[in-house]
Amino acid sequence: MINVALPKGRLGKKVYDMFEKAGYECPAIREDNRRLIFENEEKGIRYFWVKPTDVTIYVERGAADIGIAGKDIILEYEPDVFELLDLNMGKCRMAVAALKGYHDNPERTLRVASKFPNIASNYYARENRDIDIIKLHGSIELAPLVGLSDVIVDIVETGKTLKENNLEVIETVVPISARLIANKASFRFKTGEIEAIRDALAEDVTKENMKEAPEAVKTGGEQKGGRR
Ligand SMILES: Nc1ncnc2c1ncn2[C@@H]1O[C@H](COP(=O)(O)OP(=O)(O)OP(=O)(O)O)[C@@H](O)[C@H]1O
Ligand SMILES: O=P(O)(O)OC[C@H]1O[C@H](OP(=O)(O)OP(=O)(O)O)[C@H](O)[C@@H]1O
Repeated sequence: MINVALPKGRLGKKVYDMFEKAGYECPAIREDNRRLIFENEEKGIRYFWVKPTDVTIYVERGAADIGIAGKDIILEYEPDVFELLDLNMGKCRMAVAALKGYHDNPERTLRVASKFPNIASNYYARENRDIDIIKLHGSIELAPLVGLSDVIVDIVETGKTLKENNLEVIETVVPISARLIANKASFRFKTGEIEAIRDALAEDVTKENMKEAPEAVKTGGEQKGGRR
């Protein structure tokens, strides 16, 4: 039996769709209920619904053998897990943003609001910039609007939230997509089963890539969302 931590929220249904397409269906998961565990004994698969930020915790500690987490969560918490596959979905980017027309004063400590203090600190450490991190849990874009911070480090997908709040991207920190991760011991002891899931998912990812950019995929050229 393989235990899978699925992220609730914006990735959840799309991720389950991929597992279903790959042959690991569990019809009860589509029912309208509040259950958190779903099992298909015949397929040897059990799903848990987990808060997206907790997926890496379940997998790192072995409560789940595998899971799906955004690269943002992996970079932020740096869990000791294997990253097996880029699912090429849940795509967005981590970016620094500020009020339109904002001018930085490099002599001053920069006030940075973020849900991702580790990613933000690492980024500014590479830039040799002193910062004061203000950890928030949501509505990050509000911080520069009300003078709580100079800039934010946050996820940008369509750019709508920034635009509607008179903010703009200053720099992209890193592109983000959803990743299949595995517990290290599980991968050692259940290699065959986990690789079978990874390969079935990978087949679907390749098909989707072909639809998106056939020539690039065929030539191995500008393939989107490759593993980093
Ligand atoms: N516009 C977006 N905003 C946030 N995350 C996004 C976006 N687009 C794609 N993602 C990806 O989806 C993942 C899950 O996002 P979701 O908003 O469901 O979780 P969360 O941020 O933990 O939610 P919560 O609002 O409960 O804190 C993120 O970790 C990220 O990798
Ligand atoms: O570029 P966009 O398509 O506008 O998406 C980006 C926004 O979505 C996320 O917020 P979320 O909806 O998760 O809300 P919260 O973090 O404020 O709770 C993220 O933190 C940005 O605010």
